[in-house]
Formats: sequence, C-alpha cells, structure tokens
Amino acid sequence: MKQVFLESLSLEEATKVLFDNLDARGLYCLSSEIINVTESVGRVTAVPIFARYSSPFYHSAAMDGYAVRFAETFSASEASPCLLKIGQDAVYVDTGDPMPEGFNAVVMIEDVNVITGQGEEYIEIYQPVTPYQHVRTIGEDIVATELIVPENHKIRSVDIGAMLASGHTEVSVRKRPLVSIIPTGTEIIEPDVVRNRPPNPPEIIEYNSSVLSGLVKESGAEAIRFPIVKDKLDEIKRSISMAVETSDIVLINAGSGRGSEDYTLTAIKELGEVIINGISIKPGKPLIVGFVDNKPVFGIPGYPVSAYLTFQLFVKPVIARFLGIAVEENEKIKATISRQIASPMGVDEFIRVKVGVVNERYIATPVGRGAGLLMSLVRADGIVRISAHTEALSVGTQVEVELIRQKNDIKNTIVCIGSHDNTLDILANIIKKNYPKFSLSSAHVGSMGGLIALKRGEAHFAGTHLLDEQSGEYNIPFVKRLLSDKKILLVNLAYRQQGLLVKKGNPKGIKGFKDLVRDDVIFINRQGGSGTRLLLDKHLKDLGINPYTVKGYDREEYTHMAVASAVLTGLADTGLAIYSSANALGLDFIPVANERYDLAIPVEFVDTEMIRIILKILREDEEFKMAVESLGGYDIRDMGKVIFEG
Ligand SMILES: Nc1nc2c(c(=O)[nH]1)N[C@H]1C(S)=C(S)[C@@H](COP(=O)(O)OP(=O)(O)OC[C@H]3O[C@@H](n4cnc5c(N)ncnc54)[C@H](O)[C@@H]3O)O[C@H]1N2
Ligand code: MOO
Repeated sequence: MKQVFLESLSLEEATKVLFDNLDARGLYCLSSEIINVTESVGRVTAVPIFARYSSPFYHSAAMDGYAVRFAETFSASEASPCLLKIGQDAVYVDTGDPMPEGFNAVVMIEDVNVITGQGEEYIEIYQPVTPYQHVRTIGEDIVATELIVPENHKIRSVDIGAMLASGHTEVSVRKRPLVSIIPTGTEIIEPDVVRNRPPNPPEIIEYNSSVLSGLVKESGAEAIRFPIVKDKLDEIKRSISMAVETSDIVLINAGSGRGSEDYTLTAIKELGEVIINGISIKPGKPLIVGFVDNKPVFGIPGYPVSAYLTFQLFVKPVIARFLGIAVEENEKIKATISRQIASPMGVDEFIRVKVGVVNERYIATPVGRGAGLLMSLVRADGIVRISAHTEALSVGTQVEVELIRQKNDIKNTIVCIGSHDNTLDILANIIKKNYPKFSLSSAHVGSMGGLIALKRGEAHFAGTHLLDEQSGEYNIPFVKRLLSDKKILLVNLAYRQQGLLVKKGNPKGIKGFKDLVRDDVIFINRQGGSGTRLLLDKHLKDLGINPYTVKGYDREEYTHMAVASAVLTGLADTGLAIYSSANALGLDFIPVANERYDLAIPVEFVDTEMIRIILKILREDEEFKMAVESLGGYDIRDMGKVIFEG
C-alpha cells in the first residue's frame, strides 16, 4: 500500500501531542526496584534518602595528637606552660580515633613538648585550648535524619559515599526504561558479515541500532537490540508485538517513509494507534509515533542523522519522563556563522556545525547537510536550529549553537578553512597524537574561501593553491590583493601534482584537457573559488576551450576525494584532482601541473601555541613527513619554509 500524505506537525505541536498522549494514558515515572548502593551510580532515586546514622557517629580526633580537657589548659602561656600527665590528663590519639571518655579537645602533636620527670611523661602546652578544638563532633558531616538526596535525583559517586556513610546499603531507584530497537530493511546486513568479504550492492551495513543503543544508554535506559527484520509487514508486526511485551519503549528503525516497502505506519496502525505521522523538521521529517498496548512506539527514519535527531528530540524526553528526571540539556553558546545557509520556510532545520574560537569569537562553520551523512555528526561540535520562519542565515549572523562537545575542546580547536588537501587529515592526526589537548578542524571551502575567511577573522590559517594567470605565481598575488589590510605569512606545506583522474586502465583513452570536449567524456568539476577550478580554467583558456562545451563542467564537488570517488563510481569519466586522491582509490592519473600548496597564517597568530605547534610539525616531525610522502605525488622539499611575509 502506498501512502502519500504526511500531515506534518511543527516540532512544538508534535511534542505537545506526544506528551498529552502520555498524560492521557497515565504514563509517568516507571516503578522502582531496590539495588545495592554501591552499584547505583547513574541511577535515579525513587524515594528521598534520609540519613539513618550521623557521620561521624562518635566524637573523634581530627588530628594526630593528645586528647585533653580544655578547661585544664586555661592558664597555659609561653612563660608558664601547662603540664598534663600522659595517660591521666592527656591521651595520645590518631586522626579518626574516638575521643576518650571525658576528653573534649585535641592538641596537635607538633604543638606540644613531651617531657619526662620522675618516671612519668607529661606534655607541655603553651596556650589555652579551645573547646572541641581538632575534634570532629557527632554529626559534623551528616546528622541522622537529614536529607542526603531527594527523590528523582541522578545518583553520583559522591552521593553513593554519603548514602553508605549514613547507613544505607540498598537504595530504591527507578527501573531503567527498557527500549527495544528493531532495525528493518531487506538490504540491511549484520556488521559481522563484512568481516570476511566486502559488502555488495544493495547491502547496507547495519549501524543505526548501535548508534541508537548508545544514545539509549547515555539517556539512562537499557537497550535491547532485535534481529534485523525484512521489509515485510507481517514480520515487522510480529517484532513490534514481541517488543511491546518486554519493553517500555519501542523504536523501529527505517521504513518510516512512504515508499513501496515502508511498513512502519501500517504496522503501528494495525497493532495500535498512530498519533504523529510526519513533522516539519529537517532531517527527521518522516518520524512516526504511536502506541501499541499502551507502550510508545517510534518509527525512527532510516537516515542516520534523521535517526539521531528524532531520538534526541522525542525519545530522550520520554526516557527522562519515565525516569522522573528533566532532560539534560547541552550547553548553548552564541556564535558567528561563517557561511551563508539557505533553509526552506515552514521547516525547522537542524544544521551541524564545527565551532572554533578565533580572536575570542565563536565561529560556526556548517558541515555537510544531507540526512545520510553520519560523518556530519562525527565531525560536528554543535547543532544550529534554523526556525521554520527563517529563510536564510547570511554570513556573519549570530546564531545559537547547542554544543555536542566540551567547550574546552572547542577552545583548543585550531581552525583551518580553505582548500582541501589529504595531508590536512594526517596533520590533524599528528596534532591529536602528540598534543592531545589540541585538535585541527578543517572546513573545505576552496582556496579563495579560505583567504576570505582569514580576512573576516574566522580561521587561524588557510590552505591555498591559487595560480595567478598573469604572473604564473602561486598565492602571493592573491594574498596581496585580498588581504592587503592584514599581515600574512605564507608557509609552504608541499608541492603537489594535479592531474586528470581516470578509471584504472584509462578505458576512454583520455590524454589531456583536449579530450574534455569529446561527446563521450563526462567531467566532474570543483567548486568556483577552489584552486583546482582556477587551474582548470587557466588550462582551458590557454587551449581556447569554451568551458561550456565540457560536459559536466557545472557539476561541482568540494574535495579531491569526492572527485576521485565520482570517477571511481562511474558518475564521471574524469576530473581534476591531486595525485594522492587517485592513489587512495586506485585510479590512473594523467599529470598536468605541479603546484605549490601553502598555508596562509595571519602574523597575529604566529606566536600562539596553536600555530607554533603547526610550524613545529611541518619543520621537524619526521613521522608527518613520511606519512605525507607515502600518500604519493607530494614534494616536501620546502615544507615549513616561509615563502612570503607581508
Ligand atoms: N519520495 C520521497 N522519498 C523520501 C522522502 C520523501 O518525503 N519522499 N523522505 C526522505 C527522507 S526525509 C527520509 S529521512 C527517508 C526516510 O526513510 P525511511 O525511514 O523509510 O528509511 P529507508 O528508506 O528504509 O532507509 C533510508 C536509508 O537509511 C539507511 N538505513 C536504514 N536503516 C539503516 C540501519 N539500520 N543502519 C544503517 N543505515 C540504515 C540506509 O542508507 C537507507 O538507504 O526517506 C527519504 N525518501
Ligand atoms: O527529513 Mo529526512 O529525515 O531529511 O532525512
């Protein structure tokens, strides 16, 4: 059965519908269970915990020394010390010892002088002792009956200590919600299958259920992963029925769309009731929510980012409700957006961003937007919500970013915006390995985009390889022109070979740029403003080729690897990219130019720890040099050398 309509609710409407339904169905906190206090970290108390005993529960010595009766020391002074007989008027105690009966103060061992006379030992005290000096009195820490932690409190290690100290060995906690996760899809295979063979089309390695399981555990619940279910209505219904019997919440992953093999909606409808069928958010639009046997059942969309977001927005709050706690919110910061983002009206869009601190401003750079791009989440530092009423965010707009990484990590992120080069990944790894406090974030917007980012103060450095048509000189003319108001240091990273990538064996017999106009040759281009694009345009111009006679000239990719991948998968016959990308994917390479790739660094940053680390690696790190050379196609003779300063 094909279902075409999505009655999309807004995020707020959908949230209200869900929680109203939970209210109406009487679904609040789960019941409780008794567990050992020692195993209770992370659990949520179901009752308030009051101290059974005081701590300490007897007066005890707080210091090593002598227990005394303070009244006997009133007259003590330097000139006439008070003499107390050990064993009678002074009793030796160690820290923590119960105070001997009748004694009410302790003098530290370093403040007395022990003297011997007539076979007896005495201590000399030089000043009066105050009542209960250096004595931990009963209940100093915890007084019997006092509240240790309230109900609905997430237990931390220190709480465990206080519960034990006050006489509790067991604690009543909320049951962990059991969340069943059912991956669906005829094309989905268990990850183990690819241990011994590569995956074949149309297979997809199943990973969403593991991501969701992790999120479930992080939210304080327990995950039960069901076996993969094929796209068959009966099988899906059977799994849901089993799941609702044993769990509190059910997640069905994929099949929430409206394709011919998407059965989630029908399955929930036939077993129970659907309350939400689509929401106006992106990604995550096809979310389905229903109830089967009074248990919430979520149809989580198949695309990984959609799955992640709908979990965070809808499932996590339900887990929190079942646990009786408030949803833990991530920290939010204000940041300046470094790239224009258009967003459809009427839809709340969630953009993943990288965040860095440049010149004491938070800068947010969007990463890939597709709902299928799991790496956009792996790379992201935060998420920006673009409201349904906003059509576009222009460069420089202040936005609120919900952080999904620690603020401190973000402060120690070295921000590189500019041209893409595979060595930047190696650099990122060496930085993390040798200087774990720091990390490198590189956004690939092309050489020109990188220089513009430096101009706007949005990056610590930019990778650039811009060939000036007139002078034949790399980078310097562009830095002078675009960054005339800034002092810039150009430091060489490497010389690298650019060339045409073709499938192994060069099936179309491509020899050079002249072949790009052939009818049977489809090209894949790089985005405007990238150095590679300028290189192509210069060569086409020199050869008198009109770019629009090149088929595929208007299809743009953002990285060398994306070009290589387009050639490998047959989306294009050829594209211009660096040798290492051909090498990485086993493509043939027709060299056309040897270009200089430099790092443009604003002089104001040269003395920062971040840039000192980068320069040190370029100049001294043998491991880095070897790794770059092993990529192939790089000449590192000038690596780390200052090419220009001005
Ligand atoms: N004609 C339309 N097509 C689609 C629409 C639409 O409105 N009209 N919406 C798109 C959106 S938005 C989403 S999101 C997806 C929803 O897809 P489903 O929930 O039906 O999921 P599938 O199509 O079965 O799978 C999509 C995709 O997700 C990956 N996947 C699925 N399960 C797993 C898993 N367990 N582990 C890893 N990856 C998984 C896989 O790449 C699937 O290809 O529909 C769009 N289509
Ligand atoms: O809305 Mo879908 O969830 O973008 O991927």
